[in-house]
Amino acid sequence: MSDDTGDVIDELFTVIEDRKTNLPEDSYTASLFTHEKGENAVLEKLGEETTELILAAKDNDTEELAHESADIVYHLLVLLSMKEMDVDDLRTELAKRR
Ligand SMILES: N=c1c2ncn([C@@H]3O[C@H](COP(=O)(O)OP(=O)(O)OP(=O)(O)O)[C@@H](O)[C@H]3O)c2ncn1[C@@H]1O[C@H](COP(=O)(O)O)[C@@H](O)[C@H]1O
Repeated sequence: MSDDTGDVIDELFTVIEDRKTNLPEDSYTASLFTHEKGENAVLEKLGEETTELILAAKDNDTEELAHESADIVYHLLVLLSMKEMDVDDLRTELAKRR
């Protein structure tokens, strides 16, 4: 893993938490926290991105697979933040399965 990608998930989660607190007008993340559909906005995105991920996998399109995986991880982190959870909750659950 290269140095500039090592902490990218922690950094992303910190940015998401910042957007949740400060709600800048030009932020897509903030728009998910204030969406009129509530949490359904991010849940719908996760559904859409998962379908796109499956199509990329079936096409053996690894570039698209990485793109859709990143979309899913981003929206998953937004969902965890919405539920007042932390990225460490995900780490803890994964570690329990070792
Ligand atoms: N990682 C992401 C990220 N991944 C996906 N998205 C957005 O999620 C949306 C995906 O919805 P769509 O699938 O409808 O969009 P799309 O581009 O047509 O989708 P694809 O075809 O690309 O799959 C797009 O608007 C993307 O911009 C993201 N928006 C923000 N981030 C991160 O969040 C940070 C803060 O962003 P803002 O909140 O916008 O300041 C950014 O610096 C990024 O690090």
